[in-house]
Amino acid sequence: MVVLGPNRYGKAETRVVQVTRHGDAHRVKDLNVSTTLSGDMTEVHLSGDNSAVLPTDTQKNTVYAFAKKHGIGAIEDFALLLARHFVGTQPAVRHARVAIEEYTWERNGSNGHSFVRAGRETRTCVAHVDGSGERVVSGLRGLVVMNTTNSEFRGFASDEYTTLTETRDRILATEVAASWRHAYFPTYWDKSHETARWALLAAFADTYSLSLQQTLYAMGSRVLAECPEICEVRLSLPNKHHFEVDLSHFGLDNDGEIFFAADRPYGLIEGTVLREDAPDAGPAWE
Ligand SMILES: O=c1[nH]c(=O)c2[nH]c(=O)[nH]c2[nH]1
Repeated sequence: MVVLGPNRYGKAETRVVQVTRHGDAHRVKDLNVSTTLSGDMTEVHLSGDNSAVLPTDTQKNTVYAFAKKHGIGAIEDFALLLARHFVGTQPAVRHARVAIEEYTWERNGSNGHSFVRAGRETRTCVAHVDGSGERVVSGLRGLVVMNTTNSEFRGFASDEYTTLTETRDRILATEVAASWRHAYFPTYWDKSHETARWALLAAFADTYSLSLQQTLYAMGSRVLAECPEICEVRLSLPNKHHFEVDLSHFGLDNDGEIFFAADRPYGLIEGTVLREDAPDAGPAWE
């Protein structure tokens, strides 16, 4: 005897670009939207009855139609709009999850229509709408930062395999992936995102680091201090190691000037910082 377990379906990675034109002053929104629906979908799996299935093709079309009808503002607003629509209009759909990535374009030159992609930083959000309410996790990834001093790593545990030497001055570099959960929705998602991003950067710059773990906690704590609407922050920080190169073979000193930037392996430091009274997360992180 077998039974159908949890299931969901949707259209992954619908790429939508909106160009808004005010004369020659154009504005670009560039998104990657993934919609995922679940609910009363037993029959499609067991008997092939598709009557409850809103095609993934329709979900894709809805993304484009809503971009035109409602415009694309903050990605959280767009994600909630789509999720509410699917749950509100399809009787069989009990739960909608909409995940969006946003790629940022900056102006290139003095005209209003030339753009350059702004590095590899990506803004992210995931919105859930179901019978128990609405939940939003916002975030970013690809935010690459480096401190060229004010970082130590010493006093660590050791065993017969330990070769790492203690350091009182090293480069600390990472590529921040952060996501944060909201206790309540802010009035302006863009402002909230800007403040959280600023808090991450400020804490990274200001913390005299004894380990990347300690820096992670400082970064998460700063977001919670600056953003009352946020109740939980999750961080994934690869430790982008920089090794001082031994130049003594060439009769040269190396006093913290020439480094080898290794790309792998890398330490991967991950952690969550949350308020003690954070409300129940529900499906927010799924
Ligand atoms: O900040 C660090 N945390 C670690 O856990 C670790 N482990 C390591 O080898 N280097 C570092 N650096």
